[in-house]
Amino acid sequence: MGCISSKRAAASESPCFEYSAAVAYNGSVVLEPSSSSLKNSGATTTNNNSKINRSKSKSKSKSNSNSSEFKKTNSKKDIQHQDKSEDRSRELIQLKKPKKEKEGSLNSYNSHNSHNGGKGSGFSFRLGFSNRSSLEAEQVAAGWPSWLSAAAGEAIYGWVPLQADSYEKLEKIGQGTYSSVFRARQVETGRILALKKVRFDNYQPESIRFMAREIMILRRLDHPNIMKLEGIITSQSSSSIYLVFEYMEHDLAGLVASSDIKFSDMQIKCYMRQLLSAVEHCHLRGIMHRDIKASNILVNNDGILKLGDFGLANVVNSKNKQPLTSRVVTLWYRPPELLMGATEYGVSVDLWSVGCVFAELFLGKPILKGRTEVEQLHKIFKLCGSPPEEYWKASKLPHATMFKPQYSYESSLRERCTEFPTTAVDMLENLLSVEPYKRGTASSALMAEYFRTRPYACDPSHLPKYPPTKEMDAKSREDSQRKRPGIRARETSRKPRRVRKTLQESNNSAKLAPKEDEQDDNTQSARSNPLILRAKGGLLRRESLKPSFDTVSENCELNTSQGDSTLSSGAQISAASGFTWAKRRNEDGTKSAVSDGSKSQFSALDTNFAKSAFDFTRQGNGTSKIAMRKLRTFDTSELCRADESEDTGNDMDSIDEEKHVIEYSGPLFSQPCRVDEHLRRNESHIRHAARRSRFEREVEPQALQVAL
Ligand SMILES: Nc1ncnc2c1ncn2[C@@H]1O[C@H](COP(=O)(O)OP(=O)(O)OP(=O)(O)O)[C@@H](O)[C@H]1O
Repeated sequence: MGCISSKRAAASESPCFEYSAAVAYNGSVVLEPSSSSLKNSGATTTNNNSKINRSKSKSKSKSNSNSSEFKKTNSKKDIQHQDKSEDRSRELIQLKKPKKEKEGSLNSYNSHNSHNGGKGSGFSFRLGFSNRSSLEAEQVAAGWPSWLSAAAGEAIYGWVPLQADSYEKLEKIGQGTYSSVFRARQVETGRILALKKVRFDNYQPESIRFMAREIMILRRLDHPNIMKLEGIITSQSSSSIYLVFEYMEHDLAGLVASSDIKFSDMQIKCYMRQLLSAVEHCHLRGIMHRDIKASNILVNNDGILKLGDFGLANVVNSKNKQPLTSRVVTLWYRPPELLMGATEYGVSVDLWSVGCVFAELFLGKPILKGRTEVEQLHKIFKLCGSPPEEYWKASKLPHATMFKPQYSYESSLRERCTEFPTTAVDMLENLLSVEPYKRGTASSALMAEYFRTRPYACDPSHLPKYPPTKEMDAKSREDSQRKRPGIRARETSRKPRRVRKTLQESNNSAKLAPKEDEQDDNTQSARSNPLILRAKGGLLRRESLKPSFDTVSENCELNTSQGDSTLSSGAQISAASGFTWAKRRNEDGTKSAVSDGSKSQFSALDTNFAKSAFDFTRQGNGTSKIAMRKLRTFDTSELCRADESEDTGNDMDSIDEEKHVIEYSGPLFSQPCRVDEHLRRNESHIRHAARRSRFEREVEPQALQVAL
């Protein structure tokens, strides 16, 4: 009931409003997929839920009495196959809404759009249930945990959970902010799948609802270039959730970081066509992804690319202008309007990120690697040019005045991309337009000259087959290289994966200091920064580094520690999960270096960050400063390496040598017109800190040896 009432109040609150809209949309679109989407999904996936639903609708279930009860409570009229033909019977089979509901569904959606979400449009009405508790009871009877049904009944509507013991969990293959991803084998069929264990605190309905949003959005999308959610593993007694996906051998971050791989023009075109098709599908369905980056773009051995990780995705709602958070999209892929604090934006944020990925495919490394938000924006202006005076005059972006550079920058994109084909630079220039409306759409990009000139995109099946390559593998490779004696980290050929994560997380950390660094000079608010408090307490809750979605004020507090402790080694899992845990390790009999590597990276990151014990101190001019008390533990050399090719200059004079105080690069400008100077100082401070750190690491151990 809590959810219903919060939805009633949702006319003025974005999260629940959008949630409701998604449900209604879900009702009219996902539950009744178009024939084209059926075709798509049928060609590529087999939905395990559909199997279960189908078998349950055909006969009394042998094994799961809960599920048969679920079936019973929904009359035959309510449950039907999407199609009777043999082909279609393999499709996702969903519960069909009662007729009345069906007719009303679009109206319901529209009424939400027209800001009428509160009027008698409670969830139970729309889904045709007499009341919410009856839905919950049915879902629990179907095997769902009650906490999940209570907080996110909409997301699992019409599905039954998959059984954990039907899967054999293999090694860990990915580590995200909110999740760990495992390779797994379906016991019955031997099929290899990916299981994404989502971390959340199941005592916090809010965090469950965030996860539910990802599920609902995934269910709403159906395209060969978008990761299809095949089902959810959980049980009544379980406190965890695994999302089941098709297994993909690679992600683009891993491929790009591999020194053996250099994409040809036709391969890049092939990837870009698939990526843009995925993005087009999302946008046409009213979804913005808000976290497009190389590591969220998966590729399988058939050359098929799929966009994944919809954890930050949201529903576009052009009519209802609820403010959205600007703290989405990973820093290097984040468009300028978000860096300047936009809370009204649309799908064009994704096109900027697509532009960044496009350039990365050519360059073999990310194109805009800022260390802080202010530096990111500076790099953007240097590359893409700063917008004209009229833009600044008309801009309502919260931080536009602060970020306006003193002098305007000309675009240097063409000079930077001399080796790209001309048509590629033309498309890139559009995608990387500082002004969002100039970016065009995914559909217009797909029609760009670039795709119509030779060499044409190759067929995905003609793409080379690579050994499994993930962002995580790239990080592990880099780690082991770094650990080899005599090899200095800076000598590694391709580095930025781990560096990037470190950068992003530390940046985000700083940035998530609830914008006091950007908005005011109030030390009090800086002190109340949850991240700082956590760092002081020696515990960094990683989830907080990834922004919550929906509204600016919304805060998603998820607890990571549980996920880390149960999944750290990749070699064990709590018995409660019910998984058949693979005793066998890697093919060569060794323990998975990948999972270990990942764990150590994350632990190191957390500890380093916590140890560095940042502390804000107030400056007379209102500038926030961070005292880096333990500069040595903060691996700033990584920051420097990530960008050393561009760094010159030697301005060290404003570093407080005595206290190791470094001016924080956050955009606390007392005088907006001095932004350029501030940026220069910021860069030189970071360089100096990095040099100092490197010097101390290289010189001090020797000194120590001598002393011993
Ligand atoms: N279906 C899949 N098959 C193979 N690997 C996958 C699959 N899904 C995800 N991965 C791997 O796991 C990593 C993390 O997954 P994902 O991005 O979904 O998690 P996340 O917690 O949302 O991550 P992030 O914080 O980076 O956004 C991916 O970068 C990818 O390498």
